[in-house]
Amino acid sequence: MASSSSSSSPGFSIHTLSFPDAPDEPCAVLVDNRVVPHLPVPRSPARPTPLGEDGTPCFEIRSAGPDKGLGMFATRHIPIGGQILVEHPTILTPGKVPLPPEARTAAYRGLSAALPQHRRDGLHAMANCRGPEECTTEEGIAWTNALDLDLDLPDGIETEAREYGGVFLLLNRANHSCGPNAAHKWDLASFSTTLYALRPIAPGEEITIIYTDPLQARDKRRAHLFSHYRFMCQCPFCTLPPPLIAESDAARADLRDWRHTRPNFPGWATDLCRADDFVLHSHMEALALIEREGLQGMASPFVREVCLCWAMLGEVEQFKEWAEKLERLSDVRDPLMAREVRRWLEDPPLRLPKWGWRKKQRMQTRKKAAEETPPSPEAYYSPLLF
Ligand SMILES: C[S@@+](CC[C@H](N)C(=O)[O-])C[C@H]1O[C@@H](n2cnc3c(N)ncnc32)[C@H](O)[C@@H]1O
Repeated sequence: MASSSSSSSPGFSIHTLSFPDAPDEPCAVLVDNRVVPHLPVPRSPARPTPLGEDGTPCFEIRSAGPDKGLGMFATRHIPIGGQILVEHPTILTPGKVPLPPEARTAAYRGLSAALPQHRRDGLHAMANCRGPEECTTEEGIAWTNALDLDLDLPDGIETEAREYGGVFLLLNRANHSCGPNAAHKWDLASFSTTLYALRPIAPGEEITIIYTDPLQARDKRRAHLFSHYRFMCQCPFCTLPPPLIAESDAARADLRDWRHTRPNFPGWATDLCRADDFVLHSHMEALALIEREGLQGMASPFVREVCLCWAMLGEVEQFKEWAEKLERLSDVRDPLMAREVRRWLEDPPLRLPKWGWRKKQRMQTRKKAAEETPPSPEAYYSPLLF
């Protein structure tokens, strides 16, 4: 990636980054000068967006209805964990630009001016939920679209200079749902974000992501979305009949605290007094709620522990079924986990150190009990009371 400084405002400067895998698609960066020496250099090219047999991606951008503007729609079946799109950002802006209005306007104008014409046109066609009385077009576009990107800045850099957001010409066409069917994962090494499916997506279905904390109650989610993005969420979870909204709010609150209030795997794993399905039962309940609320993005830790439960119980078939699910869920989000799961699957009893531990312990306890001489029936009752 080449980095060149093109102009600057006090305390901030503008750089353009170009990528070896997409030399015509540079990214313009507005950056706090304290961060300039730490601007990352990608170590690897981005993975290409997967194409189908006909050479087209698995999505299209088209109208999502009168109140939603454009949206992203599946053009063919996308499996769980399937990659939808891999993209570099067009602009990168700080979370806060504490400059006086004129300098701020100049900084944002300079940012779009640093792009080649076709990228600038693309940027200016993005949604902007802010009016001209509030900010420049470029800043409004950043507010409406920017996704948090972690630049892995060193600890010494102050908090207000650490937060950056990127605008993506395609990915940012994905609208919001409180039960999204897709999520995105930033990769600093290639300076790209991958959009992937959280559950199977049918052809024609809208591809949605989450813009707010999905575990908040519906009114709080809606208030946040309205104040930040200026729309009243009409997703299927926000438009349930009132009694079902109360149920959905309760389920989400339950899920938020689940791991602190319900049976936990590490405790169960060493405690033979607990039933063998103590954690399995509770995690299945959580996964059913996750499914009902469309929150598959938070399933992985539960699925991982379900796998480990089956491993400790030495149940090969159930273990494999859940490990395959975990592999699909982790493929983009946590490639190290996906690799580990693939290793588990090669030979579960050999690869998982605690394989069948609970089963063995139970068998030993039973064997020991059987070896002990049973007490005589008289020990249990006395035929005569006096
Ligand atoms: C990041 S953009 C999403 C793409 C946008 N629809 C477009 O035409 O480019 C965010 C804006 O899209 C609209 N939007 C996103 N999700 C929505 C939803 N669930 N309901 C209504 N409008 C939505 C809002 O206007 C929001 O400010």
